[in-house]
Amino acid sequence: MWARGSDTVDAVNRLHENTVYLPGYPCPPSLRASSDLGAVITGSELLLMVVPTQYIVTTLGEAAKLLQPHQVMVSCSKGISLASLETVEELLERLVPPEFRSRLAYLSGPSFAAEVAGGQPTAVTVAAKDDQLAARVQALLSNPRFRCYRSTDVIGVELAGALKNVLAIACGISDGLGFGNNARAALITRGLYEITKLAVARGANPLTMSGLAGMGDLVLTCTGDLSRNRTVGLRLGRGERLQDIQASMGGAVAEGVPTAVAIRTLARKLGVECPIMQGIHRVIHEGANAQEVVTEVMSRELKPEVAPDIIKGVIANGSNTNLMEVLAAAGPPQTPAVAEAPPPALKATALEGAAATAARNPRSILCDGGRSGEREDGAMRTATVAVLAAGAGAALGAAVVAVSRWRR
Ligand SMILES: NC(=O)C1=CN([C@@H]2O[C@H](COP(=O)(O)OP(=O)(O)OC[C@H]3O[C@@H](n4cnc5c(N)ncnc54)[C@H](O)[C@@H]3O)[C@@H](O)[C@H]2O)C=CC1
Ligand SMILES: O=C(CO)COP(=O)(O)O
Repeated sequence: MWARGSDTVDAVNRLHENTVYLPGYPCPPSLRASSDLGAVITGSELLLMVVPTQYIVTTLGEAAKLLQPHQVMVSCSKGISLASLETVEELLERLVPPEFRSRLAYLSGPSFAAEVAGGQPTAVTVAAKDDQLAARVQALLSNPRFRCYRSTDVIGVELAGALKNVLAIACGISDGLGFGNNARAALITRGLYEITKLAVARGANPLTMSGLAGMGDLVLTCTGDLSRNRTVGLRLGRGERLQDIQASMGGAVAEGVPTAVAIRTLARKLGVECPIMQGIHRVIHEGANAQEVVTEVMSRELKPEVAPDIIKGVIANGSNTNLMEVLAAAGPPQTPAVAEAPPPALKATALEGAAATAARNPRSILCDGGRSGEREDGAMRTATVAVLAAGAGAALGAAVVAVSRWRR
């Protein structure tokens, strides 16, 4: 193992424990640490590269030229370069000798280091452009406690792993502000949509986003308190300053902090709308008030859940023929009902229809009285809202009514 600091090298060699970055988890006695990068690179067949993204170029630098085609390098870093907006794949392909490019693989997925070190069951994705290389790394790294799946969608796996860190900060902020489970679930879901849009725009397979590197790692880091990114968000939400939080982390990294900057620029370049990620950038890097950003993001123009241009992107980039056929047959998504609110003249008819439906179902409750609508040429066009609900779901209806009153 190569380590930058002599204290880490000493701790691993003498105490057989990484007391600096992973205390409490013994290392195998056969593991030797060294700060001689050249010697570690030339003496190994399979190299795991786990340097934080912003330091890859300065750390690997000239040593990358030592890599030989009989070796394999697997990157486990999750980020985007702030300096160049490159993914780790693009950084490494630039640094290594041309004949080594086909020897690069990427490991990503829900895998807190402490749980892996503690032997907890873990599943991850190993991606390489060459399926045979991915299969070889998969076989080498898998064991009954660590199961690797393989993929050839390198850009998808890379972007999913990098972008989930920004969303983990967002979920931390939400929880730190005292928002509830609904807010966290909305952030995860709409965040995954933003990740998917960006990744598809870069040529990723959309199905990768529902896999271990996408949904898997997103759920882990947005909900698991072992996440450094989520912890940074929690502390921000409770009112601490980013500089103070980072200064107290003992050198540990939260990749989402620089990735939030990189992704804002990348999203603009790709022309992809990412309101949540942009909002997070404003909170952590521009000092915006998190409560106000949440209100702004929630009050944006109402829109379909899935934009028609995403469907086109899926069709262009998806490798699953069946999915493409299904999506093509489905056509563009329907505009949500609120945009189709009936004009005032239809008010009575809409209410009568709802009441008739309620009468047919003895378990339903008709909660009337709210009015909702959309703003049109400066005037509010309204329609009666009738909420049909049974049990706890009725509370949702009440909330919808309250929101529509507030909007007016
Ligand atoms: N810790 C985890 O659970 C997981 C981390 N990763 C990824 O692994 C990568 C590394 O993260 P961790 O090992 O967790 O880091 P860490 O937060 O445990 O430790 C910080 C690391 O950054 C290095 N570092 C600090 N300043 C540096 C500099 N100027 N130049 C070079 N290196 C410097 C330190 O030597 C140390 O190795 C990140 O991209 C992270 O997203 C991926 C999966 C799981
Ligand atoms: O990527 C991780 C687990 O899969 C680690 O997340 P954090 O960097 O937020 O701790």
